[in-house]
Amino acid sequence: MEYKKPLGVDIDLETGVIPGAQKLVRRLSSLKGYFLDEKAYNELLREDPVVYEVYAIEQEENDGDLNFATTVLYPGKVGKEFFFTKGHSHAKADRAEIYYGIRGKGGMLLQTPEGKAEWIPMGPGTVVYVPPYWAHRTVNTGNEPFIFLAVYPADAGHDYGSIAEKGFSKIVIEENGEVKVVNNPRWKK
Ligand SMILES: O=C(CO)[C@@H](O)[C@H](O)[C@H](O)COP(=O)(O)O
Ligand SMILES: [Fe+2]
Repeated sequence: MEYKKPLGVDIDLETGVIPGAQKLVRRLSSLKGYFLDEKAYNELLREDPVVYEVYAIEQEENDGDLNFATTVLYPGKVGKEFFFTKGHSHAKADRAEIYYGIRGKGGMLLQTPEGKAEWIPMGPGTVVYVPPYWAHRTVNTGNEPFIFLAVYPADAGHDYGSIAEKGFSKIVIEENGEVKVVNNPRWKK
């Protein structure tokens, strides 16, 4: 039997960087069609800000193995809507996941395939259990980077299709200086 070598890495808790990880950058232009306010989206597109970065250490897609990644989700809004990650379910939909809050303020929107949504607020130290089958998206509701760690099965994969097309049944907005989780007016089942 050939054994893999164990690994220990120190996450930079200020920046979210994992040394040696693969870096992925998502700018606003890669989130076309995701935000409600198209006018605000197009205006901000001139700057095309980085919305989030992911630092991932991933294994081959083997049953039983684990991947982990930090996400650095920057503060910002498109119209009233706070910056968020694309959101996905897992390609193997029954694969669960654990998130752990490191820095900043935000939360997770989760949704069943039938469109029942839940909001879980997150800060440093919050653990979120993402059960099998729930699509998930994180949202930065603060004014500094929202950074968290995710641990997920190596064979989970990502399925962006349904969320890209339909979004979540709830959206997270700022109204009168308050964070509100409200029904998505564009949501159809
Ligand atoms: O849930 C996972 C992995 O299963 C996270 O590592 C996200 O992949 C990351 O937060 C970016 O979000 P997405 O663009 O993938 O939705
Ligand atoms: Fe995931």
